[in-house]
Amino acid sequence: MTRDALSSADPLDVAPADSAGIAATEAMGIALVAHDSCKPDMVAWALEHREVLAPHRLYATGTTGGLVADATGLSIVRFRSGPLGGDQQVGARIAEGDVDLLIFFWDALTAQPHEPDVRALLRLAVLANVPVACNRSTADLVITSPLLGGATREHVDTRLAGRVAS
Ligand SMILES: O=C(CO)COP(=O)(O)O
Repeated sequence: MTRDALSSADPLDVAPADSAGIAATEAMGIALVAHDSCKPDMVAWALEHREVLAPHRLYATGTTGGLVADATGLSIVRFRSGPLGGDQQVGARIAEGDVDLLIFFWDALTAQPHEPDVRALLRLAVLANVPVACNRSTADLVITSPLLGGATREHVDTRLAGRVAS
């Protein structure tokens, strides 16, 4: 099923995704974020896993989302650019429980003007027990994991529920 075919349907009413290891029976929220030097890597990764990503709800910071959408044709909910609040918007989706996986290729060599936002995004992902992949090899492992969408989803839900209740 293509992403376009899903756009008018219930986003959670999706058939099992693919043969690449994802055992999800419902769409997951996957957020894509990449700093400038890492954007070519993100585009290449998204192209490589295009069919895996297609059935899911995809979110991205502005520039990353534009580049990935142009290269892959995938439908992506694009937030503001990271330095203009996009990282915080992705973080808000994590806090709402909408994100099951964060692919965040951050630049390990260059200081970012919005470093507090980057840190806040990573903090929320860790707090909610959302799997986070910060480089391509980890992203490859995570996106092909049989745990994705099953066990990870339960952990996310449990963790968030516990936080809300306390
Ligand atoms: O800055 C970013 C993440 O911190 C990414 O933002 P863009 O995708 O808009 O470049």
